[in-house]
Amino acid sequence: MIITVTMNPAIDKTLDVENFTGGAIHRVTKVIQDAGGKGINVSKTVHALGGETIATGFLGGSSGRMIENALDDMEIRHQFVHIDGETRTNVKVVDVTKKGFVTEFNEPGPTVTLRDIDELSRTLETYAGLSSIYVFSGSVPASIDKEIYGYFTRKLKKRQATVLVDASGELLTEAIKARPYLIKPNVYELTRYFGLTEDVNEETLIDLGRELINKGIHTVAISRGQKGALFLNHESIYKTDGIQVQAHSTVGSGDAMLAALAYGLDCDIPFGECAKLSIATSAGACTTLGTKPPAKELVEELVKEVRLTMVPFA
Ligand SMILES: Nc1ncnc2c1ncn2[C@@H]1O[C@H](COP(=O)(O)OP(=O)(O)OP(=O)(O)O)[C@@H](O)[C@H]1O
Ligand SMILES: O=P(O)(O)OC[C@@]1(O)O[C@H](CO)[C@@H](O)[C@@H]1O
Repeated sequence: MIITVTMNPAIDKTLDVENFTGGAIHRVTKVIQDAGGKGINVSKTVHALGGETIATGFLGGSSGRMIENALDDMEIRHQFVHIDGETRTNVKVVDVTKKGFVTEFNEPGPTVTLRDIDELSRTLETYAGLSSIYVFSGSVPASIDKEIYGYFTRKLKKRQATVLVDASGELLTEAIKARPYLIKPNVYELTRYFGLTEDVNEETLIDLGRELINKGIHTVAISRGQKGALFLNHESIYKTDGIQVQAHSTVGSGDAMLAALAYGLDCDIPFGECAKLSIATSAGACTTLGTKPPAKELVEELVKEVRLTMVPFA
């Protein structure tokens, strides 16, 4: 069972415009609303792949109710802590004249109290056990301490659970100290963690990934947008180039990748196959409107196109 934790969910409002320019008036050609936030997107994709998932985290106000209704419509189980504030709305502007070019406006999110966090903690513990896989992903509202993912990782690991984290900045730094089973940084998040700029070569990315493995993280998936990804654990390093798709919005592609990795772990899919599945799933997510997950049939087609190379240990 895959339990996703979204501490800062959002209604994703995706607007299609032509020739996006700051400071200009745009006539919106299409508007789409999705139940979003990184963990919720992971649940949507796990569900689309046929896996078992439950979405948790914090929801509030009418936006929170809309998200729960959307999850009900998709038949995705959920158990959110209801908070006093209003769940945020994030606006994504897709320039349809430039394939996949998206400008994002992400709100900070509502206040979450210590009592809300205690309630979430109790909810999470009810699912903890050897076969539970927790996914912590995305930002947290400003009222939540950046140690939160690290705190929950330690707590759930003590209950034999497997913890996956996708975060950036201080949230990621603190989570790494607790050694989650898997992390999925993109190049920006990874290089920032090491105090480097993004313009590093593949060899350096592999070295950075290995440094994290040596710190005690089992698996590191480094996503590289259109360029594909690198997958590392103690035994193997795999490299895959991205696959060509007709991208509409790349928003949520990282979540789809994480979802496939979680699903692969839950189903005991071998590491290399899991890497392929995650490339196909994330590329598939780029073709859908808004932050909708890719259909399983599309993923099954795309996976045939993924070429995996094993990188020898230096
Ligand atoms: N334009 C694209 N074409 C094909 N595949 C893509 C494209 N963009 C992203 N992907 C796939 O999605 C994966 C994740 O993308 P990326 O590295 O941008 O993650 P991310 O920064 O976490 O994404 P986000 O935060 O927008 O969800 C990539 O490794 C790749 O497999
Ligand atoms: O502000 P955060 O939590 O970092 O990111 C939030 C978000 O951009 O992430 C998802 C795409 O990955 C969207 O559904 C959502 O709006």
